[in-house]
Amino acid sequence: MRVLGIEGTAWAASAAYYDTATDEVSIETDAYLPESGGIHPREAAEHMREAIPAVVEATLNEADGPIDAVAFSRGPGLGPCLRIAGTAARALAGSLDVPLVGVNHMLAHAEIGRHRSGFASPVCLNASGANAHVLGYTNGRYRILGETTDTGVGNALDKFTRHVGWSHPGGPKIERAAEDGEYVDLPYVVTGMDFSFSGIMSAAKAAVDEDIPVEDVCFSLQETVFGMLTEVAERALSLTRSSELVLGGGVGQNARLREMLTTMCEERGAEFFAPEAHFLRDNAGMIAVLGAKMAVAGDTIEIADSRVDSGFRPDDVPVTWRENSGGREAIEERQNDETRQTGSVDAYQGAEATVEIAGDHVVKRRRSKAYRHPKLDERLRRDRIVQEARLTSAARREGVPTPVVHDVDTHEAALTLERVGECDLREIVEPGDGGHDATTATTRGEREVRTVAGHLATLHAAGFVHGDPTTRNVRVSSSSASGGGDEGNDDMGDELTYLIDFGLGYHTDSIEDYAMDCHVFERSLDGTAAVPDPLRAAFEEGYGETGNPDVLDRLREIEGRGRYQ
Ligand SMILES: C[C@@H](O)[C@H](NC(=O)OP(=O)(O)OC[C@H]1O[C@@H](n2cnc3c(N)ncnc32)[C@H](O)[C@@H]1O)C(=O)O
Ligand SMILES: Nc1ncnc2c1ncn2[C@@H]1O[C@H](COP(=O)(O)OP(=O)(O)OP(=O)(O)O)[C@@H](O)[C@H]1O
Ligand SMILES: [Fe+2]
Repeated sequence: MRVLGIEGTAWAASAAYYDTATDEVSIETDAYLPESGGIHPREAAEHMREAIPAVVEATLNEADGPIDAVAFSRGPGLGPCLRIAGTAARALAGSLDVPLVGVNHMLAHAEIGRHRSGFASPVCLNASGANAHVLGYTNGRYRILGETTDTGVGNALDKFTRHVGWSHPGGPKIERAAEDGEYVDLPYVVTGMDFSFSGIMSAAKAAVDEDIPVEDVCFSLQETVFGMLTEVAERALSLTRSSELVLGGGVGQNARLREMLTTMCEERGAEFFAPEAHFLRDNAGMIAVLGAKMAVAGDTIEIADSRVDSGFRPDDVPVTWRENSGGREAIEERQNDETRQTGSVDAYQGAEATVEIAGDHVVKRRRSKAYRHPKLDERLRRDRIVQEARLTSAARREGVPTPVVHDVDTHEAALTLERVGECDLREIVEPGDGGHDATTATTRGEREVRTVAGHLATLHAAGFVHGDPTTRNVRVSSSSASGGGDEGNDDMGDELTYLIDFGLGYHTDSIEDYAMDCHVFERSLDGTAAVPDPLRAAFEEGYGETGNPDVLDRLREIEGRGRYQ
């Protein structure tokens, strides 16, 4: 299969030729560089109009055989650019009389890493200009495990450099300036698996305005922003129990980001792969490679259905080119033993902490992370241990079952807690490898999830959020887990469903924050449950019973929100 790929979402007017027989990719790119400021959509579209014909022609000249399909980026991206590249792709497919393939640009960023690494089912961190998210694959779809709640990571960096008067793109300039910088504190914002950049960027701009040396701010921006991305990538590895990570997107060209991800993966015994720079930044090679996989699977589109979609989300794509569960099953197989032991082993390694179980106590130590700057590391570990102790107790006072806090050691970043529950909720809801089928898992899960919803509603009514409510951070007693659904026994069920791990919680009176808390939990269901839909429904039903209806309305709004411009 020989595929011609066309990329034109924003700055890169690019064409590529890919032959599955040789696995060779040749790419021709003509970059748009704004004369001043950031990317102007109209100028970028004008660039596409001028540059696409030439890069396509150069690529066709390179091709040493007939083309079997034309693939193009359908979105996300800038509408005016997408339309021009889309028109070119349709015209070419028509004139060559070959099928057309519409590729999701963000899945192309993710799949090129999987393709080049040979990993079966990696977690993917996409760090690009207009986007920042972590993807995992389950049940025929890529799921967004965590993402930015405001701008893309590259755009955030570019806005900062514009403020200090540097030309576009800003990322490489920050990287250079950071070489001479020293650490200063900036806001660090990770909630659950999501993160945001606007607060950091305002603080960074204010810092240079207050005459803090710009290289110190650049250094600290990298430490903070990439530290957040690395933390979320690690959480995703832990949540999905994957031991493979790939990187995608233009910001992936940054050596410090790759260094952090390498260190994080080394520490947890995972494998990390970053494609070559020409496959990280926008390029048509990744479009041609994914386009070929889709074409082989028969996933082509009619010209009439090939409209571009500037808000095209990666989780909107039914994945046709991967075996439905191959990769994930392989991973589960490998890690089955570890899973089965979770309730009984005496030491447990979470994403952040080591949990040692000693009789009816557990000692939780937030480990130092070698990928993080030592000052940032110390600050995060201390703040989180204090916050975890406070909110674990506060939740208990509100009647939500949590472990009793026996001791707090801020120097060691250690907590001694009561040991609670017999397994994590994820073991109840995940695909049936523990002797239960998907239906049983769903029924048991629904009851637990409804209880969790009630607990979150209670926390929110008391004015705080959990911050990281995942199926890993709910402990369930086996008597509750295996009960026959005795509706008359609700109180007992409540007592046996505990929330743990409050380190990312905080006080807030914002409906948005409460809804995000719910969103984080629902997404963790999507990422871990065998059959997520009935569990989501049970969650919303449960929250509706005692919670504020405005939070559920906001939750639906969040779910419908496309975050790409
Ligand atoms: C939708 C699509 O148009 C968009 N593509 C995109 O943003 O281009 P990409 O090539 O993936 O990333 C460009 C970004 O990557 C940043 N960048 C490039 N080199 C960098 C470096 N060494 N360090 C940090 N950032 C860097 C640039 O500053 C710019 O913000 C996307 O994937 O979000
Ligand atoms: N009080 C407790 N009683 C029983 N088990 C516990 C307790 N606290 C933690 N655990 C077990 O240890 C695991 C990790 O704990 P915790 O979530 O607090 O750490 P973490 O490093 O933040 O993990 P993650 O990031 O994966 O959520 C839990 O999923 C649970 O299985
Ligand atoms: Fe991109």
